[in-house]
Amino acid sequence: MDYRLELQRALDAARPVLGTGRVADYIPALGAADPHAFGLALATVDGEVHGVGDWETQFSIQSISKLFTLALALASEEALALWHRVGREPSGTPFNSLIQLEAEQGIPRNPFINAGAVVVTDRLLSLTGDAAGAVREFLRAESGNPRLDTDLAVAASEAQHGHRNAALAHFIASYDNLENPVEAVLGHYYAHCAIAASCRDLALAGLFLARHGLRADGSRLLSRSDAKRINAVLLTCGTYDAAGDFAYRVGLPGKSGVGGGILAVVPGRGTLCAWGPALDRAGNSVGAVTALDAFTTNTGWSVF
Ligand SMILES: NC(=O)CC[C@H](N)C(=O)O
Repeated sequence: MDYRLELQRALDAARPVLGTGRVADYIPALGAADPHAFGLALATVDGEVHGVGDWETQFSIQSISKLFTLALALASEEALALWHRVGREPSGTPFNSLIQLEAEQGIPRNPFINAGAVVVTDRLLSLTGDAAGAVREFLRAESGNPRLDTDLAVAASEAQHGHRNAALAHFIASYDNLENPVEAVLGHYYAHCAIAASCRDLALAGLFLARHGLRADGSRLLSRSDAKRINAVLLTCGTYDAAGDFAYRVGLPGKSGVGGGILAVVPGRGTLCAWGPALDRAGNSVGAVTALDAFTTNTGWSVF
């Protein structure tokens, strides 16, 4: 396959919809992003990396970080207990919804909605002493970009306007499903969501899931089985209440974030990361979904 040509065709497919949707502004520091920006990167398990558009521009990874917190928590031998504290079913509700938490007694539906990611961040904090630092160091190592870091202005902006996440975290704590103080857990949650990275960085950092659990240096992060399981949860829950539509259109495990990025995994082959800041109503990038849809439709690179 001519990777560059296929990436260009996917960009061309996305071009007409760029700017459609809304840039997230409930975190004010994200509101300044250019709705017409767009990048797409492909990294293969054979070591090829290609990109088109703004693929080397840094953006706020937001909920894409939830994929890495889950992987790092599961990589710990103590993490078996995690699945008692968070479920793995699609929520069918928005990523920041409070409704299910009461009905399900403080056990979030899955690790990729905010409530679930708060629980996973709490676990990772207990396991490592520095949850956001663990995510940052992992991303640096896998992407080969030592400058990758948290954007402190974005983290502060989210903390300042974080009433809903604070409500979720306190609610979870009221069911004794947090091990650490709410403020500490939220601080790490905001800090890993506010990491700035490019499509290139994220495509490289996600390759361990395409390599069935192996890191860039050849060491094993996850068992083959756990890598399969994370890909399964990404497919069913990674794009919130639009996961069904994403599976229908793109046919890949993927994780979106309100910064406009989507990281998708083609098991055994590689990863794709698309970015365009304007979002649909579920909080997924309109341009990124369109480009990934075109790429998998044109190339047949899907899990189906
Ligand atoms: N869907 C997202 O990307 C949401 C992440 C964001 N940090 C929040 O907690 O609201």
